[in-house]
Parts: sequence; C-alpha cells; structure tokens
Amino acid sequence: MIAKRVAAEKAVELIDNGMVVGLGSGSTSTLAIRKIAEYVKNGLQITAVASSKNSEKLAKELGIPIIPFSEVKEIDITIDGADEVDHDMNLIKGGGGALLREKILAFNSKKFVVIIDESKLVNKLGQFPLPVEIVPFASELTLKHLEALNCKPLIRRHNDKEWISDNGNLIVDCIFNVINDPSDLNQKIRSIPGVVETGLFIGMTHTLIIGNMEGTTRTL
Ligand SMILES: O=C(CO)[C@H](O)[C@H](O)COP(=O)(O)O
Repeated sequence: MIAKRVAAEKAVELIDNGMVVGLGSGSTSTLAIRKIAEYVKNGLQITAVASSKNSEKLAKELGIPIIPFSEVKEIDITIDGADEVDHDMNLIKGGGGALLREKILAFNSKKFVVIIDESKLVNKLGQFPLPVEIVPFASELTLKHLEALNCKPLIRRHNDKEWISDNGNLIVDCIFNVINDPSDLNQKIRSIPGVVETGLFIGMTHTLIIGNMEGTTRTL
C-alpha cells in the first residue's frame, strides 16, 4: 500500500489552483482522491470529473467539487492507476471495470498521469486479463469474435450474476497471456461490432509515477 500511496501523493502535487481534474478509479486512484480532498480542505480550488460512480461518490463525500461530463470542455490533468504498464507506457486498464469512462477522461486530458506500484511494470502486456466492454445484445457472437483473436474470453461475474458496468454494459476479461502488438490488437478488437471499448491504453500516458516499498517514487 505504501508504494501506491507515495505514487498517488506525488501525482497530486502536480495539481494547481483553477484546474479541472480527472479522477481515476481503483485503489491507487482512491488514495489520490483522498489526498486531493486534503488539499481542497486546505484551500486548493479545483473542479473534478470522475471516471466511475464509486470515485464520484467518494469525491463528493470528501468535499471535492464534482462537475458532470456535460460541463467539461477540457481536463487539465487526469490521475489514474493501471493494471499493467509496458516499456512504452502502454497500459492495460479496467480491472475495476471503469475502462470506458477512464479512456474518455484520458483522451480529453492535457496531461494523463498514471500512478502505479512497481509490481505493475511488465516486459509485455497480457498476463493480466484484458478487460473489454461490450454491449449485452448478441454477446455470444461478440465473444466468438474475441475468441478468434486467440484469447479465452470470460464474461465478468459478481455474486453469481453478470457484472454490469456504470454504462449498462458487460465486461469481458480476455486471457491472452502475451500481447505482442498491443496497438494492432486494440484496433482488431475495436473493429468487432458489439465492442464498446478495450482496456488497452496505447500512447496515451504522458507521465508515469512508480512507487516502491521503500516509500520513494520514480517519474517517467
Ligand atoms: O483501471 C482501473 C479500474 O478500471 C484501475 O486503475 C486499475 O484496475 C488499477 O487498480 P488498482 O489501483 O486498485 O491496482
């Protein structure tokens, strides 16, 4: 936890007065949200937009001013975690199922800052099952096309039911083991009708902050 915390706190130092801030999702982002709330209590003036209902609820409870997506023109900085990061700072995200909103935030941000502990660094993406958001309609056919890309696709379940995203969709966790060409795979998956978005974030990371167990950080 200390590795995630120091990475989160280092990222929050990049926030200035007047900024529109994108809030990520997951345990590392939660630590960032808690730190942002401390700054807000001490006078930092920002508005924020959240990438999940959970993050929005937490931010509101902690007193961070939240605006809806409809009021967002541009985001100055988004701070978010990741499940895997390769040497080119490409990511697998969506372990928490918030990949679509997270990608919209990242795409619309002047600066996309990724915060991780060093266990998330990998030589090649794919050990972590790739989350893919799909519409529930004709999910069997969409799964068949995902399987044809050499993965084992599993619809995410919770409490014996299909898990539903904040957008009313299903999440499929695709076990690839190794992804040799993340950009090509991203395009192939996105071309399947029924797929809404993938958890592959290619060339989107501006800054990567890596925390370690000694309580120090490295910024790339
Ligand atoms: O993409 C995400 C949620 O959709 C998270 O950022 C990712 O799963 C990392 O989570 P954590 O910080 O808990 O390790």
